Amino acid sequence: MRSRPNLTSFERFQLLIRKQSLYSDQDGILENLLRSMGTEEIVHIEQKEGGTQLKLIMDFESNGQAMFKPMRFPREQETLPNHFYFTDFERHNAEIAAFHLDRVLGFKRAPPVTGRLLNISSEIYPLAEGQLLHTFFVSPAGNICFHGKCSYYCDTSHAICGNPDTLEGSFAAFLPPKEAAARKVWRHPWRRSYHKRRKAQWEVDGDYCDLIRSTPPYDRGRRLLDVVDMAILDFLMGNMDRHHYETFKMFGNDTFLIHLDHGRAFGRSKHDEISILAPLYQCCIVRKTTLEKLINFHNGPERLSDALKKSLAQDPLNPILWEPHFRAIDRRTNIILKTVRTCIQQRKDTPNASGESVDEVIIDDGF
Ligand SMILES: Nc1ncnc2c1ncn2[C@@H]1O[C@H](COP(=O)(O)OP(=O)(O)OP(=O)(O)O)[C@@H](O)[C@H]1O
Ligand SMILES: [Mn+2]
Repeated sequence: MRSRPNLTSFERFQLLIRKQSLYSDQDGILENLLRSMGTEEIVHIEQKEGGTQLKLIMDFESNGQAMFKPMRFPREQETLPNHFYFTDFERHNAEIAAFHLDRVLGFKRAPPVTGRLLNISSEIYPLAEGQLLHTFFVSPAGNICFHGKCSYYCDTSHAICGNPDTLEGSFAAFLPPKEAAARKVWRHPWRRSYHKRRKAQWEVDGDYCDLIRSTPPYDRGRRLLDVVDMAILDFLMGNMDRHHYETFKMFGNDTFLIHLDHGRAFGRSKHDEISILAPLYQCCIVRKTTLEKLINFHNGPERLSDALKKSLAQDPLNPILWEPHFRAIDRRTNIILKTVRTCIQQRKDTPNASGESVDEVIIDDGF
């Protein structure tokens, strides 16, 4: 294809989305997009409607758009001990790190995200309108703050404050508008209960996967393997907040799951939440290429944490992750590999084992 210099990096990204992945490595398109989001002048700001915490839709001079999530806490602050996954604050650095982790694992299913340092006084306040504009104030410490309007954490005691007016945030490239590429929203089969006392069916039913694997679209094609890929990604970063997922309608059912919304990942570096792997250990299947990636990182010399760190070093806000999270990622890689080994052993131990136990667990579906 001939290069078309009149397209912006945002348009290029959107036009090149394929059935198999959100982007490819070719021609520096990704690098240009990340650079545009990190440097272009912002010309319009609007609050994103819906959702629980404050998000802003940022328009750039070139007409591109990004979803902005602000920094609330320093990198070392983790999920509060008495918070559930659904009351946890969102972390802008988790959005950045999740994009890089998804890319390093070769999935390319998360929209590109860059970090950026903003000046609230010159880049946000002059563009704020309506309800957002009315939430700006100067804190007792003399910092510029705002809180916007949303259904959680949008009040004076949860304000987003600059230092005194600089603010870090994450910018995620916008997917094409609904008119160009409509998306289907799916309820995640291993969705948590989002209730402080209730459990979901998959948490109490040992045969839950039998139900799912016989239910369309999980009964054929790549879908269940993609759910397991997503569980592996989520387990590595401790993301328990996967209630829904989306796909592009135009690609039908035989397409990747878009990895969206990672603001609650990387919240507990000392804790490995095994239940995130439920799709893996309940179904006992994993995509061959995904497993090979993990084995290669496990064998070295480059560990997954090294690859991630190298990738994150390109972000303007580097360092993105607190150091204990890197150790957690390598520790969790081992846990995933152990889980797969246990699956194979279980298959071998079943009375009517076919002798092909490995092929029943490790699926080569060509992706
Ligand atoms: N990069 C993007 N481009 C277009 N739409 C997006 C993008 N990222 C997210 N969205 C849409 O906005 C919705 C909210 O985004 P996100 O889930 O990140 O925020 P949230 O505050 O965690 O929302 P919720 O509370 O609903 O989970 C998503 O479900 C998705 O439909
Ligand atoms: Mn969310």
